[in-house]
Amino acid sequence: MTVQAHDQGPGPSPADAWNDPVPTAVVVLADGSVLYGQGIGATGHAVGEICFNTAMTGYQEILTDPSYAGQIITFTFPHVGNVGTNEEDIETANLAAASGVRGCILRAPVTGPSNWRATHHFNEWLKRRGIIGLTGIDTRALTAMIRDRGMPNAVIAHAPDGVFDLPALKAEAAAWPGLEGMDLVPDVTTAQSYVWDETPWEWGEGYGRLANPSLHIVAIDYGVKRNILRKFAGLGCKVTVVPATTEADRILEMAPDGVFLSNGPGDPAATGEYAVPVIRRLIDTGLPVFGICLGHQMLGLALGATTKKMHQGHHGANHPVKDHTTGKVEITSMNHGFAVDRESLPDNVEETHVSLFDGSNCGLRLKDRPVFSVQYHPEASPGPMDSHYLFTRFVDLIRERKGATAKVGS
Ligand SMILES: NC(=O)CC[C@H](N)C(=O)O
Repeated sequence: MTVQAHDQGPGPSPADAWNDPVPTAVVVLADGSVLYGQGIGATGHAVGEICFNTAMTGYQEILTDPSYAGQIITFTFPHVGNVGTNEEDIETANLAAASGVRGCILRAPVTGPSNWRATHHFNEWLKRRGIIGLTGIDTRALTAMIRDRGMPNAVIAHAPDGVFDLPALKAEAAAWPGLEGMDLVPDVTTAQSYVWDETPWEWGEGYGRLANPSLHIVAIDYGVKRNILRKFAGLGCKVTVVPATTEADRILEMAPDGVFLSNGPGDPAATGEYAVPVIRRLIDTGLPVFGICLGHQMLGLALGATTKKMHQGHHGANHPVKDHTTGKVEITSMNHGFAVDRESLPDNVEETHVSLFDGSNCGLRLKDRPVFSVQYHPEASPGPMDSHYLFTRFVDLIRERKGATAKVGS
């Protein structure tokens, strides 16, 4: 489909959507309250936890981040969808998986795509990915409510004829058990191992291919994002992506130089049941290990810490994090609703990063091993201080260890 700048595309025109008296979509909270809006994207209904995301750009990346499985996102930025969508900015690595996010809640009606990279209207794209959305919601009020009371469970429903069975939707929202205790990794992890060799996007070039890898990393896929894998490939690493339940022996047979624990959805404690024993085994071998987000939380669990559910979580692209090792503050991208409890870190684990927003743990390091992790998305962090050094730090640890092993062997 070709689209023109300012083409309204399918769906209500902005003027109609603001004034249309007939709601075609609703959000029904677990407490029974109902928000009415105009439906976009897929029709039907879906249940999940509502969180707010404060990023001003990157809605396509956010809506394809598998870590949002089980969640409905309300964007605090009012204009979402206006630069359309393209085939390049998808973060989901496992395209066979169902879309992670359950729905999106927006302030303003979506205008036609105005961007040279756009290939599809946002409305069409949401439909194709099975994501239900609604516009015309007072997202400031909803966000203020979440800040006061925490992230609510809810049902989002879209029916073009405007007919809703509200009692049934209320009952479904109230009956949903919530994310605590929920392992959603099986929904998004890859079914089979594969090799990743695509490198980061560059002006005029697009994505590249890694020609001569010098290192081999195994990435355990709990819901991995493409740009994380591209970062490794860009640093000369061949990446073998393996399913979340892969045994440690199987990983060691692949002779990796290091192991990466990916981001992913759900409650880390639930996923940790099968992931933690594998991670412990890998650490015992002395291999360098690096974790991001869910990977960070599960590394924390493997090292003896505990995780807990947060009140409103961190979802956005402007979260200040202090790195104790450099003394610098980074502006980071984040998406998490659980956190490693900093009070629970054992003595042999050092806290390396802390959130300057609420003092929660954002990074750790095992003191006597090449093992570390962060709670944010270094590959997506904007701001004056570049977080990409964490990838380099991991690769440097691998090279150091390889050098040491080579010396011992020579
Ligand atoms: N981005 C992530 O990997 C999220 C981790 C975890 N599902 C959480 O919500 O805290």
